[in-house]
Amino acid sequence: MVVLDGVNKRFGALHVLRDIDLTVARGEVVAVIGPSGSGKSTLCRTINRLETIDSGAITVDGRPLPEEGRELARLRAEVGMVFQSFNLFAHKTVLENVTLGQIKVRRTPREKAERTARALLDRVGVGGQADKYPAQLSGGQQQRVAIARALAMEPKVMLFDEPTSALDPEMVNEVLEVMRQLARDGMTMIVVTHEMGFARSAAHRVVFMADGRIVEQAPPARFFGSPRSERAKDFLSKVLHH
Ligand SMILES: Nc1ncnc2c1ncn2[C@@H]1O[C@H](COP(=O)(O)OP(=O)(O)OP(=O)(O)O)[C@@H](O)[C@H]1O
Repeated sequence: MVVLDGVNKRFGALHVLRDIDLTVARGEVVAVIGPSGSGKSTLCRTINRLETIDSGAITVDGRPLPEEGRELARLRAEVGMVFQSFNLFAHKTVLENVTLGQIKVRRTPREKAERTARALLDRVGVGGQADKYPAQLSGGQQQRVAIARALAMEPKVMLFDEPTSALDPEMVNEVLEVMRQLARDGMTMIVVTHEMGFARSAAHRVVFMADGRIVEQAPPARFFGSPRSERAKDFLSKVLHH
């Protein structure tokens, strides 16, 4: 469903992604973890073309990434993305934030878009906030709205780039719980995260990156139980407290 084949990416002299091969199956939940600066966000951003690649190929459902224009807008709709910093439109209500893509990109009639949006806002637990503006919501609520907004486009895959890193600790779980539910519903998900508990309990596979490479990948029980590479052992000894 999502396939990266020999992907390389440089920022000037910095070789950020090195020969990345990764296949994510339909319904699979992949947690991408690793030290800061290892290329996790960049990997995520290449999949919906927020970053171009220097070599290699990326396909979603067998189709290569379009260069630009309407095709790119369609791809971005198919590949939902949730960022660290919610990125909601401040001057639009919660409901408008969720309906905007459906109306503009999908050409869905407003009434239908609003019905879908309200159902999605209910699903992520912020149904009562539809007429508020983002600034009136907590960070956790805003991030759940951002998830609903991505879901409104009926994506084939959801990318999460450190979705809880900007949240106060007490709001982390409410967002992770929405993500867990999505995973249980069978959504294909690629999740860049520092939340080892989530990677351990919700992911089907952990992809460990260091210095732009996928160093190791395995089901969470194997990865956390007996990491094979020195890099992974070192990383886990720093991030796990026991
Ligand atoms: N637009 C850019 N221009 C130049 N360098 C960049 C750009 N984006 C990222 N980098 C660099 O590429 C490297 C990988 O960054 P990336 O954000 O992908 O890492 P990461 O593993 O997600 O890190 P973190 O966990 O800290 O978010 C870093 O050294 C970063 O400074």
